[in-house]
Parts: sequence; structure tokens; C-alpha cells
Amino acid sequence: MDLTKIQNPEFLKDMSVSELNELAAQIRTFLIENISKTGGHLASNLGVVELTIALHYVFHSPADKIFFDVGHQCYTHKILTGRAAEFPTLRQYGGISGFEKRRESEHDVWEAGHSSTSLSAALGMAVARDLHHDHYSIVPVIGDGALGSGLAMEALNEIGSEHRDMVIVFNDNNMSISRNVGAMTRGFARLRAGRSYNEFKNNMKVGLNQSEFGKVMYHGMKNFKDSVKNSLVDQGIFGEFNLEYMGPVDGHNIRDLIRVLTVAREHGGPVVVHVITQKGRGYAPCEKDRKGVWHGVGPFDINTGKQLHETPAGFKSWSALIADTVTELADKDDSIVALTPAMINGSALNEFFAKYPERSFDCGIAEEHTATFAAGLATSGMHPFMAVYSSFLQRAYDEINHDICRQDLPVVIGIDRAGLVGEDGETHHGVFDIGFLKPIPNLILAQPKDAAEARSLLKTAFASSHPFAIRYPRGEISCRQLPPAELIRVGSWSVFHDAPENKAAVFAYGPDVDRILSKIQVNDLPVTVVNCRFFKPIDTACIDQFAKRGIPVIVFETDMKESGLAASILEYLCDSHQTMNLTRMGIGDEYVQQGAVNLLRRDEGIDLNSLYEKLMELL
Ligand SMILES: Cc1ncc(C[n+]2csc(CCOP(=O)(O)OP(=O)(O)O)c2C)c(N)n1
Ligand SMILES: CC(=O)[C@@H](O)[C@H](O)COP(=O)(O)O
Ligand SMILES: [Mg+2]
Repeated sequence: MDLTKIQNPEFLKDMSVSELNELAAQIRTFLIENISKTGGHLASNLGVVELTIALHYVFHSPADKIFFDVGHQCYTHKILTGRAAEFPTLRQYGGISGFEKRRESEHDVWEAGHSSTSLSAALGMAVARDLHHDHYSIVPVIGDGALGSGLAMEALNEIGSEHRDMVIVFNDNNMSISRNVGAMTRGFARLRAGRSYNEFKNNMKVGLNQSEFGKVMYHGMKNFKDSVKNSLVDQGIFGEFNLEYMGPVDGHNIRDLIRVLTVAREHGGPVVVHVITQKGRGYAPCEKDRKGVWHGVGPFDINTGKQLHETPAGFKSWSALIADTVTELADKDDSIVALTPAMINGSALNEFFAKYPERSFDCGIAEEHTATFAAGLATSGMHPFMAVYSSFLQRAYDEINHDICRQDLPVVIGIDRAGLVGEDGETHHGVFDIGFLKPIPNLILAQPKDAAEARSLLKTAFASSHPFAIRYPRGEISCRQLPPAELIRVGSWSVFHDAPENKAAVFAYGPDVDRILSKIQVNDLPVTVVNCRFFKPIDTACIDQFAKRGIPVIVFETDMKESGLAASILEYLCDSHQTMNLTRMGIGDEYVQQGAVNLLRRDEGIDLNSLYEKLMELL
């Protein structure tokens, strides 16, 4: 079958199970081939090929609402809903997103990117359906990692009391990005091992289906079946939430999936279909992966499984630089503990976890809990380091504000993936943290321009008794010939290429400082560069100096302009009754909303050209 010719999933209903299995094999090959070229979320998508086919066989999308929690495993759904031809553009500027996007298709009824929202959304959709007296199925698919989040538990709590019709597909592959964690994984394991209700029901059905009388008996035995189910089948956590439970079902057996989903569709009330899948199924390097290396991948060689991108000699990811420095500091300070909300791999904390297992905590997809857990540790003599992606940190706003900073506790927050992240698009751009953290009392917020400054800022952070957040981008940085880390005066900016005759100044932060500096030096421009490495507190003495000089200042920001660095400078100028010829350049709404992006890739320097043009106007 030519997958690129598929317009919508209704064709599936005319296919036999063996044809559906052939289609699954073809889709799996398509995914491996395409993702080996574009990169993407390979393992999760390989695990749900049969499940997605069965879902679209049993339900009628988009009238029935099928959607995926996080959404990183929606590629088969996109193929079956007419987007196979666009897979060469996956996760690229102007291309199709790696997550569901309502603007892409009527079959994408919910958008995510951030985990554990599907059940709350499903309840909202179910209540709306019922208030409109409509009758369609609502089918959220949620993984075992996402189900462990507090938001999912909050949703189950209300779903169990509202008792609206919905089919919750629990995709259980016993993996989050890396191994799944938390006490619930034990409950899930018991369910996986439990006697399958379907086996019981199928045996009974086969037994009774021998005669007309038997058929009548089987269908008339609902109460008996239910009482047997409730006694025989462990419903685990789902029973506690007053949810019907069906499973476990082999998530790669299309026949069984169709059978159980059909029963679930007619069941009434909220019913959980527990599906057991294998993350990475069908591609050996993925199937063996327990660390999560194959969760999100760049382009790779299919035959060897080797990633095509190699980190240049002397370079490290920012995450590895930060994590390695924290490990070094922890070597000499046993009050340092490390916490991550399910991102060990992404935050490069593997080594710390291996070296200090008793001082390492993977809290699961639970950013709120991670922050308050860190606060508790800090009240009792520990100095926690919590590494959280900027966009996921949005989940823990109140805990950072109310629990860590209001109590002025010594927690170091590593804000990873700060700024535009590229392929994951607007749900993952870490462009809001400056704006939402700056107003919080007691918090110190900084960003290093290079590896040496990163190490010094970390040393300074762990020497501080206040909450200290250090933000750093996705990507790699040179770590060649690093000087020893030294303490930095909190709130101090550093000035480069200054001269009394200079005609303009650029205020910038992060790795852009050196990019801008080299562009100015190469072109021998009379321009000063100020490294605004602290967003809070800002360097007011430095601002006073440039206000007095009266030269034009461009504030070059790579995060939301709204309540960004320039806003702080302008507020200070206003409060101190000073003026400055200030121009600000930064990210507006238009950029963040432009979908799966390679937008403004940091290494393409697109944004630096616009700065350069602005400078030439001023000089
Ligand atoms: C709030 C939030 N925290 C962390 C992540 C990063 N993340 C993306 S997928 C994932 C694991 C999801 O595991 P599961 O739900 O079991 O799905 P699977 O990949 O196993 O299919 C995590 C931690 C996220 N997307 N959102
Ligand atoms: C789906 C999800 O949220 C994560 O897998 C995220 O895509 C990881 O991002 P990085 O690739 O930057 O680690
Ligand atoms: Mg999982």
C-alpha cells in the first residue's frame, strides 16, 4: 500500500486482520526509514503501531475523539489521517509537528507536548458532549509514565466520580523516557501479571457459544460476569478510582485489540483498557534500550544504529557540562543531592546517579513534587540541585515561588533547554522562565555565556544560601581549556570590547554574547558588548554608566520580550528617573506560535544578521 495515498482511516474497516498486520509491518518500516533521516520520537511510536491501527479500526475519527497523551507517539495516527507524504518535513520549520496539532488536521482533537493532560481534557470533552446531548466516543491514550503524574491522578479522581462515558487506553510499556519509576509501577506490574480478564471472558464465551442457549446465557450473564471479574480480576489503581478495567491486552495483537476496544466502546461509563506494548518494537537497538537513548533521536544509520551527529572534540552538551560540574562539586560537598522529574538522560545526570545513588532522585513526571521535595531537603541541611527543562518548569511555578523562594531556601535550579529548542516546537521552547521567575522575591536568576562562566556560576550558586536558578540552552558548548571555577559577584554584568569612542552598545546574554562579540571584532565595529549574565538582580551600576554615556543600546534577547531583560532595564531607568536610547530585539508571540521549528536556529545566525543590520543603522 502507498501510505502517502491514505486520506483518512475509514479504509481500515474493510481490511482483514492479516491485512491490518501487513499494514502494521509497512508502517513500522516507514517510521524507521523516515525517522532515521529526520530524527524524532522513534521508540514510543514503534510501540503503538498496532494499537493505533486498532483504535482507528474500531472508532470513527474525527467524530470519535482519539488523542495521545504527550503526543510524541502520534506518528501512526498522522500516517492514517493523511499526512504520510509530509513525514520528510517532520519537526522542521514549516513542516509537520512531532506532536498533534489542531491546525494540521481535524483528526488532531487535542494538542500536548507536555505530559499528562489527556485525562483532564477527556473529561472536559465528555461533559461538553453530554451537555450537548451528543453521542460519540472519547478515547485518550496515556502511557505509564504520563499516568504517574499528579495531574493524571487529579483527573482520574474526578473521572471516577463524574462517571462519563469514555475509553481510557492505558499504554503500558513499563518505560517512561528511561525506566519508569514510582510505587505505581509495582501496581502496574501486578496488573500486567494478573489473570487476563479477556482470557477468562473468552474462555467462558467459547464454552457457552456452543449452542443458542449458551449464547443467550452468555449475554444474559452480565451481572455474573461482572461479579466474577471483580473477584477474579485485579483492577489495581483503577478500581480505587471507581473505573471499569479491562485487560491486560497484548498491544501488538490487532485481533485482541479490536475485540476488547469494541467491547469497551459499548461499555458505558469510564472504562480503562490496559494495553501491554513494547517500546521500540521492531527495531532491535530500540527494543534493548532501557536508558531512553532511543526515546528522542537525531538522524541515525539504520544498519548500525549509530547517531549521525557526533559531538565535536572538546565540546559537551550544556546539560553534560552542568551535570558534570555539579558532580565535581558533590565530590567535595556531601550536602549536594540531585533531583530530576523523569529526565535523567536529557539532563545528563546518568553519571551523578551512578556515582551517588543515595543522593539521586528520579521523581517521575512530577515537576511540582520535585520542587517541593527539594525545598524539604533544603530545610534539613541538604543543598539540592534540581534539573528541569524550562518549559516543564512551568508546571512547578507555585512550588518554586511558595515553597522554595518564599522560605528563602538554598536550592539550585538548573533550567535546561532555556530559549528556543528547535525541533520540538512551541510546547518546548523555554522562552518564558525569565518572565515568570524574575518577580519572585529571594530568587537569583542567571545565565552563563560559556562553559567557564557556567562552572563559576554553579560554584557561586552552591556558595549561596539563597535559591539560585541557572538557565542554559539545548545544544553544545566548547569545554576546551577551562580555567578553575571562581566566585562571581551576584548581580554583576561583564563588559567587552569597550572603548570611550564606541558609538553603540549591545546588551546580550548566554552564548549569543560571544557570537555577537566575534561578529563585532571581525568587522572592527566601535561597539561595546555587555554580558548581562544576571537577570535578577540586574547590574544597576552598569546601566547607570551606559545611561550617562548616552550611546544607543540594543538589548538582544532570545526569549519572550514581554517581561524580559529589556523590561527590567526599562523599569530600572524609570524608577531611577534616567533615560536611555534603548532598542530591544527579541522573541515575539509570532515566533513561539510558528509550530515545529528549526526557527532561528542558534547556529544559523539568522537572528544575528538582523542585529547586525540594526547596528549598521545606528553607527
Ligand atoms: C510535564 C512534562 N514533563 C516531562 C516531559 C518529558 N517527557 C516526554 S515523554 C516522557 C515519558 C512518557 O512516558 P509514557 O507516558 O510512558 O510514554 P511512552 O514514551 O512510554 O510511550 C517524558 C518524561 C513532558 N513531555 N512533559
Ligand atoms: C516528548 C518530550 O517532551 C521529550 O521527549 C522531549 O522531546 C525531549 O527533548 P530533548 O530532545 O531536548 O531532550
Ligand atoms: Mg511508557
